Amino acid sequence: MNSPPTHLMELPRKILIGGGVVSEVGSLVRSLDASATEVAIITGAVVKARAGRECDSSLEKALLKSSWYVVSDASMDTVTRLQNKIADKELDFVIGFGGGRSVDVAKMTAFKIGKPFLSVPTSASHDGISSPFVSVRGTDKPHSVKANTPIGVVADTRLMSRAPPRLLAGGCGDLVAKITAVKDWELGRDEKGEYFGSYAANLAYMSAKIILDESEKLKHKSQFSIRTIVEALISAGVAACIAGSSRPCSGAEHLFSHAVEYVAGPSYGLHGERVGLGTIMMAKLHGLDWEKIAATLEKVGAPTKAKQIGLTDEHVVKALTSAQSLRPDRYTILSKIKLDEKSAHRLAKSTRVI
Ligand SMILES: NC(=O)C1=CN([C@@H]2O[C@H](COP(=O)(O)OP(=O)(O)OC[C@H]3O[C@@H](n4cnc5c(N)ncnc54)[C@H](OP(=O)(O)O)[C@@H]3O)[C@@H](O)[C@H]2O)C=CC1
Ligand SMILES: O=C(CO)COP(=O)(O)O
Ligand SMILES: [Zn+2]
Repeated sequence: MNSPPTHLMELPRKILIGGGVVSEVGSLVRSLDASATEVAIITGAVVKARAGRECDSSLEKALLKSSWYVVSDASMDTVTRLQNKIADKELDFVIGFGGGRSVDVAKMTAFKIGKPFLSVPTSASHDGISSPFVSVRGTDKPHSVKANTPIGVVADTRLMSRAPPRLLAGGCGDLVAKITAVKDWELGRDEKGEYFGSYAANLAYMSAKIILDESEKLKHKSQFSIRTIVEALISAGVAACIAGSSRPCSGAEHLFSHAVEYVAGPSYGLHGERVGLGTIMMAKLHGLDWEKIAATLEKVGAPTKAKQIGLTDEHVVKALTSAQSLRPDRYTILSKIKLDEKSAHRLAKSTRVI
């Protein structure tokens, strides 16, 4: 048997979580680097208007100079523009403050200019908040690529509780996905001899299981529910750090989501919403209890039907039949069970996704 691959595991050093912790961003930066003087903050317009002042005053209190940049898309063009703007600054940190888009753009910009990255997510919508992976448009890949792990994470559950509820439900979709993602990884091990990290796989699986076990409580969207969901997302991101790839977190259900973006466009549903739909269908292909997954998603307010996010039957069938070709090197259930239009339609129909 081959020895496992070599990779450098980088994990976040400090994770601050709780209601109102956005007012401690400055002190966390200080605690990570006592001599820091200047930071760049990459954010979105809505988040800046809602919580920019609180974050800014925490930086001022910690005697940190800050420059703010507002982004409205997650593309390599935006990353390059930012890189040019901040290249001549003496920055100690780049901070991503906002939803997945802002966090990703900041993570990629920090990676490009070789500066430490601090993740300050304001929505509990996916596991990129603590992982080294970024999904930006304009790379040659439809899936995430590796940058650097955030050196710290500041997760303000109060700010998250004020985000649109869809984002939190999307986070649950990204979490239940780990059930099929881990199954796909096992398949890669069993059928292709791929390296399988049991620890990372178990960690990712656990973050899905908590959503399945506690969906009744989670539907109330209290600060406690948000805390559970964020911890599970952070933990899934850490599983990806340990695995050295997004393998424990992303399988055929993510391929379906990437394919939806490809065939229908990026504006159909949130990442976690699309992934949740994919999980229902891939669970059926794996012979798992897909009805339980659908019931869980429904309970937490995530879509279980394609039309809820504006997708037509044709979009779904096309995405199912093209998904695996977007990442041929990632062996999944769709490599083993090849879907044609007829079987894809049957799968989507039988799981009530269409
Ligand atoms: N790195 C990775 O591994 C992964 C990355 N992604 C990427 O993440 C992005 C999707 O992230 P997602 O968070 O779902 O969506 P967005 O980042 O697009 O955020 C959606 C909206 O919610 C707003 N928002 C965020 N937080 C709050 C808040 N507290 N209060 C009010 N409004 C808020 C944002 O405002 P504003 O206008 O201020 O931004 C934005 O308008 C995609 O680009 C996707 O590709 C997805 C999965 C994994
Ligand atoms: O969304 C992700 C993990 O939840 C990243 O997955 P991909 O590597 O498939 O883009
Ligand atoms: Zn995901």
